[in-house]
Amino acid sequence: MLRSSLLTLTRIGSNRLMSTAAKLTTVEVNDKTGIATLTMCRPPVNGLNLELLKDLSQSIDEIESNKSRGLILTSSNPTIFSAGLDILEMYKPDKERIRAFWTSLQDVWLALYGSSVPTAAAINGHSPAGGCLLATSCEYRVMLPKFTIGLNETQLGIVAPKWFMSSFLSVLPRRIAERALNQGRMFTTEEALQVGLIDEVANTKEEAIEKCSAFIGSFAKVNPLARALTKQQFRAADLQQLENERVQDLEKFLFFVNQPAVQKGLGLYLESLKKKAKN
Ligand SMILES: CCCCC/C=C\C/C=C\C=C\CC(=O)SCCNC(=O)CCNC(=O)[C@H](O)C(C)(C)COP(=O)(O)OP(=O)(O)OC[C@H]1O[C@@H](n2cnc3c(N)ncnc32)[C@H](O)[C@@H]1OP(=O)(O)O
Repeated sequence: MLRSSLLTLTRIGSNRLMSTAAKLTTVEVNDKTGIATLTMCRPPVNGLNLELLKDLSQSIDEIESNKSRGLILTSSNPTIFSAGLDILEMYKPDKERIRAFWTSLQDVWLALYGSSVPTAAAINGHSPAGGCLLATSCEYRVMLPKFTIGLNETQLGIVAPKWFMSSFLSVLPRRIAERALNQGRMFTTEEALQVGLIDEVANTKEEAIEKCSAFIGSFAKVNPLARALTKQQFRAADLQQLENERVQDLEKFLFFVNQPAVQKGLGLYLESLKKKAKN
């Protein structure tokens, strides 16, 4: 398979490390537990661009087909889980590339939210917008203190699509989810724990991974097929909705993102991020 030819396989202690040629993600399988840790490593902020999304898709497929016992998603950056979608993909976009970009984001969501293996996110840094989408697509979340997480799209003048809302709603009560989305609210770790957006707090990345592993280990005595089919039944309606509306969803996104007012807003937001970075 093409994917195999892109992979290098290294052994670190009892762990197998698979990394893509471009190294935007690595997959490390713990030989003792059989759990795969999928790490995003795209400096400076794990912005989800086309290449990172394609890598994520390939890595998730790899983990599914290797029959790993579970998947833990994390980041190699010590303060940022993911800054969400790379705004440069949406600002003054290239026509073909932006189509591939959104389609890849749909692929990642379908693969992660619909994954047959147990999934958990070790959120070791800030996790706005698309970062929060990835985290809420997993079944369990452990976050480090003093970071933020949330769907802040309305703060940027953009609208979170229905399937972003589905992930959010699979974690939060409807009333809290609706208000947070309308406000574009970012939750601190402590607030996220209080509302149930995350499940646990850990003091270090290692501890977060241990807690994620313990969650995945809690299924050890459950029949894997029964567990996977039960999870998929819970998520089937959300997944089917995007499968049915993929093309319309892409066209809606393209129409929306190409509006002059949206482009202006994205330009100003990028400028403000760059100014902040200089100060
Ligand atoms: C009904 C119809 C519906 C149809 C659907 C329509 C539209 C939906 C469309 C889009 C949905 C989008 C979801 C998203 O994910 S949008 C992205 C949202 N992300 C953010 O708002 C995060 C912004 N970033 C930050 O808050 C901080 O950078 C962060 C807290 C992550 C890190 O802070 P830190 O201080 O460590 O680092 P910075 O100095 O701020 O940044 C370093 C460097 O990185 C650049 N950068 C940061 N975030 C992004 C990004 N998301 N995209 C691109 N670039 C980013 C930043 O500009 C700095 O660059 P430089 O100055 O060093 O060049």
